[in-house]
Amino acid sequence: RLHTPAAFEGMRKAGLLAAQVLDMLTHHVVPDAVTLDLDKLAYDFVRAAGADSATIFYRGYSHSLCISVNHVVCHGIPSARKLKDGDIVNIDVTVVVDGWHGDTSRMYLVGDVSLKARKLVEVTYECLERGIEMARPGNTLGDVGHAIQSHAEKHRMSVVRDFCGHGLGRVFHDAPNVVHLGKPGKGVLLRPGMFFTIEPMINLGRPEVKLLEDGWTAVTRDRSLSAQFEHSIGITETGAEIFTASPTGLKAPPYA
Ligand SMILES: CCc1ccsc1-c1ccc(O)c(O)c1
Ligand SMILES: [Mn+2]
Ligand SMILES: [Mn+2]
Ligand SMILES: [Mn+2]
Repeated sequence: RLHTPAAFEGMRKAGLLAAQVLDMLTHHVVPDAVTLDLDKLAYDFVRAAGADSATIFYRGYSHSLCISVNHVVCHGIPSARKLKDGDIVNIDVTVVVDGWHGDTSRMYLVGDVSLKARKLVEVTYECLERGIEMARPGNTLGDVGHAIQSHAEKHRMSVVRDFCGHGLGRVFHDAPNVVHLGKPGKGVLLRPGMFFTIEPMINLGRPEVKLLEDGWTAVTRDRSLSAQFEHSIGITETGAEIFTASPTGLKAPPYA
């Protein structure tokens, strides 16, 4: 589907609120923070804005956030678990504003994080940046995937294959599937009006993932650290608009 200028306006509002949730959480992601408390902070913030969380009641999920710590790749469930010094944490939020979806995630560093973990977080953000740079009319999703994969593998890190980015708009998930690997010139041709997320998951070790008993939590099979960043973007005549950019300029940690 190719969206209209009015659709861009709707996605800007949804993307802004999603980014504001992650901004708001920044100073709460500290040692001894309880992930269920972070989820409540997000829920209350979204409700106060008169908006909804796309993830509540989505396929039986019942939280506003996914909170994925260390070797958790994605879909970590908020719990009574406390964050601890040295943790790296992905917080993923999807809000619905007047029917439009804003889906974004960022990494947060808890206390003092190891150099290797900080390098993973930095490379993962750069993978998202390079993927977005390739997202322009006339390029393909293979160009986007290739940019992500080559950057990660240049740093001897690996790209998770089991989860992808996705089209979105008035629905949470739509075509196209955005695989974070690819070959230049291959795959779906990008055209103005396309809306999708790019959400690369990068591992320090092997790419393989396994699901925990809870049926949601995905972890690295080799228990290596994993990081993820996600933006919702719209393809414009000249490139891409990032709907979920932080209004206060926060990009990758350490956040000032
Ligand atoms: C918890 C939300 C959820 C449930 C099944 S897949 C999924 C999910 C989580 C984060 C996302 O960015 C996404 O696109 C989907
Ligand atoms: Mn997300
Ligand atoms: Mn997503
Ligand atoms: Mn992780």
